[in-house]
Amino acid sequence: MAGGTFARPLVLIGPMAVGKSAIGQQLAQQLDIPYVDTDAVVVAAHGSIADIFAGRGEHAFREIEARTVAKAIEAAKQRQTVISLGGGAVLDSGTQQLLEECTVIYLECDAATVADRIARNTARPLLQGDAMSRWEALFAARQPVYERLADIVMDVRSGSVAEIALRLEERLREHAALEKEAEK
Ligand SMILES: Nc1ncnc2c1ncn2[C@@H]1O[C@H](COP(=O)(O)OP(=O)(O)OP(=O)(O)O)[C@@H](O)[C@H]1O
Ligand SMILES: O=C(O)C1=C[C@@H](O)[C@@H](O)[C@H](O)C1
Ligand SMILES: [Mg+2]
Repeated sequence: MAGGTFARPLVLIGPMAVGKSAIGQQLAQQLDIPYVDTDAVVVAAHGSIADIFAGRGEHAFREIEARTVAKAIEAAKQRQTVISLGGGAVLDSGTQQLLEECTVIYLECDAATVADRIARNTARPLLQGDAMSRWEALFAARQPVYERLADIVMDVRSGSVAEIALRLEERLREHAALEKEAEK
């Protein structure tokens, strides 16, 4: 049923640590459709993100990331899939174009939502040093892009992963119903 209701690839975007991977995985499980985390695909093929940044630089990482995202979206057009992107993947103009064919879900939060999570995970190469002020600077720069690309904006400032995923499924059903109505 899920595949028929939400035919396009379901793509989660948003800043680092907002919950794209955790919520995406949960949503896919609920809908009983495949799940792909593009960061995990990059790591499986090329090693850790920290090592890619250190050894080959951010530019090389972005190229690998864009190719990975393109493949994931292409495959998801054949079989509906939930795809969680890395926080900066949306900066690529080719990726932005491909997202036009997807249902894009922007997970929206504030600094307080992610502060503890950022403090716990120190592996993110773009958050070395004062992690929270770096996160805030990246978020300020990217927020307009997230908002522009979003079909659905999901406030994730409260609730567990499981609660948010259920709310998101509900929003997807409403979104699909509105789209169907607009097609008539
Ligand atoms: N609503 C939530 N409540 C509690 N913990 C959460 C929630 N959402 C995510 N988390 C936890 O926060 C951490 C970061 O989440 P996750 O890895 O899903 O973020 P992300 O958006 O995929 O980040 P990145 O851009 O770095 O891939 C994980 O440990 C996850 O379990
Ligand atoms: O926000 C970003 O630019 C990043 C987020 C992570 O998901 C990884 O893709 C990587 O650490 C870069
Ligand atoms: Mg993730």
